[in-house]
Amino acid sequence: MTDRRLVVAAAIVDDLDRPAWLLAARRSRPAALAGRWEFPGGKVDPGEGPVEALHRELVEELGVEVELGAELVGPDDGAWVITDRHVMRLWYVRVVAGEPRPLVEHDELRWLPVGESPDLDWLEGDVRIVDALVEDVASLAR
Ligand SMILES: Nc1nc2c([nH]c(=O)n2[C@H]2C[C@H](O)[C@@H](COP(=O)(O)OP(=O)(O)OP(=O)(O)O)O2)c(=O)[nH]1
Repeated sequence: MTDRRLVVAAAIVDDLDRPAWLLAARRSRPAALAGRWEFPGGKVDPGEGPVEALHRELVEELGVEVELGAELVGPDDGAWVITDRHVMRLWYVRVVAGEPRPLVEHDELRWLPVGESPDLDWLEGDVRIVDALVEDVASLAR
């Protein structure tokens, strides 16, 4: 766990209090991951804070500025192990400036109704996170 590289990512939603829509992104590279869906984000650089890295990645990848909401805390020391080399932290975010576009790393973006477990080909490590997110959103609505 400790030697895994930290990845930060965003569950981009239409509304932080009552999310109805979630933005999923389809990877275009590397070849091994191309065509699979994920939460936009990326690796935290040395010397960079996780939240700072998340803002940087969302500007680079989608051209948007965001407001952060709650973190979706995971079971692996508060984070989510996603591969044998990466552990991810994920925050709900809302776009406050710009229109999300697949600028680099993605070739398609899709808004999904977050109430239904979205039937997309997610990266393997994301599947349980998507399930947890659907459950979390359902609990917010109760
Ligand atoms: N961004 C992101 N990466 C994920 C998710 N799920 C998952 O397994 N990963 C994996 C894919 C990659 O192996 C790794 C993140 O790498 P990345 O390629 O997004 O990082 P980066 O933007 O900093 O890219 P680079 O500068 O290293 O090329 O984590 C996810 O939901 N979002």
